[in-house]
Amino acid sequence: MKLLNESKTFGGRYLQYSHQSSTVKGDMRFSVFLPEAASDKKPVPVLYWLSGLTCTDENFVQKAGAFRKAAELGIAIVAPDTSPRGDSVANDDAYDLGQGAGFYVNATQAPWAEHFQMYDYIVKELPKLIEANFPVSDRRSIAGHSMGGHGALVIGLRNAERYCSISAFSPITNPINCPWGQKAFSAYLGEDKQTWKQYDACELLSDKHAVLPMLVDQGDADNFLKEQLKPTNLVRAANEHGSALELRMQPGYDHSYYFISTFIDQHLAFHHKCLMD
Ligand SMILES: N[C@@H](CCC(=O)N[C@@H](CS)C(=O)NCC(=O)O)C(=O)O
Repeated sequence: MKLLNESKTFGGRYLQYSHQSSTVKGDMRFSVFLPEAASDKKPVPVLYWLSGLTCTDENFVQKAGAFRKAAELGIAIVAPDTSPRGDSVANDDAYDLGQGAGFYVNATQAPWAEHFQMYDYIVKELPKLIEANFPVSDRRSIAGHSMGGHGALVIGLRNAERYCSISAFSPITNPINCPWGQKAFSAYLGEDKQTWKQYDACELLSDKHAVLPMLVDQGDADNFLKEQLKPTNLVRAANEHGSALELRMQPGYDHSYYFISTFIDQHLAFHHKCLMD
């Protein structure tokens, strides 16, 4: 691991690293917040944050204003990049495909399959690296925004034994039924739609009876709400099986980090409760 940046903040530390990932076969960046309380004798629980389209590991750490509350609660935060990057990594001119738009899936189609293995990177490689190198415990929760909200829901639902709770802001809840998801899944997974379902939160929820506590915040002034995000589909799927989903429609809020920063403390408190149970 190579340390790229380090700053003291709220008594703890902000750190940014790059490392050679065997899963995506290339360099990956991630940001970490470690509260002052974290030590080898007293490892702290971790919240993984997955960002949305066009983001790097830096959008959340610079814009969400999460560190004051995380410091107070004694929670570490890990924010990975949203895809592999570099000249030798496949890309597309559009903002919603390729670099910055990994969709947290394991691609099976050329030219994406070689590097775009973000599902395995987030579920397997990154937590192992974090737990081996930082004073954190194996109590994990997962959260994200938009494409990253989709990632958090899918990864949490498919790996309930590995996480304590899931939360999302403005998640793409039903990617197999929206333009962003259909475009990305066609490219990364191919045209057999059966293979898409393992990466669709609504499909996964319909399939499961007992899942983790889930908190979702959605602004009703979000431009992407009706065409791309479809939170009512998630509520319907959760209700079918009595899953523990709380969806909060937030009047007047849009899709931006102004919305996220307004409610991030509440998400941290929600995760803290589950992480400490
Ligand atoms: N603004 C973009 C859409 C991408 C977008 O809104 N990205 C969200 C995640 S889906 C984001 O967090 N952007 C970065 C930021 O606000 O810092 C466009 O329509 O071209």
